[in-house]
Amino acid sequence: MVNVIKHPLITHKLTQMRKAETGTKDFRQNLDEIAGLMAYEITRDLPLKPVRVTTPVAPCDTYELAKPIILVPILRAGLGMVNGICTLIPIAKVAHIGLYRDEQTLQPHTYFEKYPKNIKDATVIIVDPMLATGGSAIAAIDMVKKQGAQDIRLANLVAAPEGVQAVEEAHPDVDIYLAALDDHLDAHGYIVPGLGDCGDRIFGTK
Ligand SMILES: O=P(O)(O)OC[C@H]1O[C@H](OP(=O)(O)OP(=O)(O)O)[C@H](O)[C@@H]1O
Ligand SMILES: O=c1cc[nH]c(=O)[nH]1
Ligand SMILES: [Mg+2]
Repeated sequence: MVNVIKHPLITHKLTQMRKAETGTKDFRQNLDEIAGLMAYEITRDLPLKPVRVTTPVAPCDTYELAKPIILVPILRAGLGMVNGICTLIPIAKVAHIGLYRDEQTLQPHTYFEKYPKNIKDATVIIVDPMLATGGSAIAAIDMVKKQGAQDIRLANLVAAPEGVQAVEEAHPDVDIYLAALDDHLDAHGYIVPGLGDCGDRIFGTK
């Protein structure tokens, strides 16, 4: 399932990010805010379990989250979505997957991975602002599945149709959440119109 999250605040903030003249500070802040807004939708159907608590007045039969939540940012750019989501889900644990895309071959290369213990029982949310060819997302999903993850969601800010199709073919069990589905990839594997190199714009490295 692909879910393009439509919300005027998300659209407005993404427009600021797309502008070539937007600097590091505003780019980062808008990404942080959009990630928080997306988290609301990504978690809409999380399972709950019944619990009995005692309020200052009386016992109360209510619900709390049934499963742990593990956020998995794909380094580097995925780090830009962590704070916004953790503000909404402070109990989330955070795994890290280090991947970079070779600029010539567009193939992903792994350089780091670190996971919390309970990944098998958790809802795993992989985050990366850009879904271009889909190579990085497919590799990250392969990696968390190898760790035993079963309930996996993928959250991207901007995607190309080519990347969405590749992820859907490789991992049909993974739901994809987007803020925007753009037009196509250019010859260098950049999303058009996209927003440029997200990692470099977040961290000011170009
Ligand atoms: O769908 P794909 O074709 O794999 O491309 C998308 C990947 O490329 C970018 O990362 P990059 O390799 O530039 O690393 P960075 O985040 O460290 O800048 C982006 O953040 C994704 O991880
Ligand atoms: O458009 C793109 C494609 C891959 N990575 C980016 O940061 N931007
Ligand atoms: Mg980059």
